[in-house]
Amino acid sequence: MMPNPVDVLIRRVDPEVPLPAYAHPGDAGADLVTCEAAELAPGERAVLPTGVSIALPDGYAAFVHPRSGLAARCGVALVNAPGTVDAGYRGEIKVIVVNLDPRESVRFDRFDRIAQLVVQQVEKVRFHEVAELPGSARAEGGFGSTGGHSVVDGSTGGNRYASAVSDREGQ
Ligand SMILES: O=c1ccn([C@H]2C[C@H](O)[C@@H](COP(=O)(O)OP(=O)(O)OP(=O)(O)O)O2)c(=O)[nH]1
Ligand SMILES: [Mg+2]
Repeated sequence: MMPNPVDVLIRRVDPEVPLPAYAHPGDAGADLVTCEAAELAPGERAVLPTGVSIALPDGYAAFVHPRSGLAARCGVALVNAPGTVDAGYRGEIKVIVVNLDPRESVRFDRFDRIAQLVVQQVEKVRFHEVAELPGSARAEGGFGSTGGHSVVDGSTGGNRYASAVSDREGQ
């Protein structure tokens, strides 16, 4: 059974804009459109208006995620992915797109779907400063400390952090 949806107030900044919609019942993201047509040259970015603003309940945030089809077909990414829409934000939601294709321009028409909005509950934490943190199995290992793909020349390359960690472990 599907859980009850969370009610979110939405306002059309552009009176003609289609509201964000889930393409399928189980989808996590509701598609956002651009209200402005745009053409991006290779490497170019733009801040595109979605024509909507929302009022999220306290304890929620909305995240602007890329669409994988646009990424795979055209090399379109979001510069700040995922963009964070705070519960208190009442401005128009915008999408910061970049064309990462090295050769082809990409064109968006008005009301093309360019991103998707994922609404989630978020925890608020209180930070308690301490001199020492409790130990853990991972400790300070990160940035590839468990192995993984190698860089082109097969060494740790310019990853000074990984080298520093393995140096310490070798002592
Ligand atoms: O992709 C995005 C990311 C953010 N926002 C809006 C909603 C968010 O609440 C506000 C601020 O975003 P963020 O905190 O990421 O940006 P900032 O550079 O820290 O700005 P501020 O100083 O206003 O917090 O901008 C968008 O419309 N689209
Ligand atoms: Mg901020």
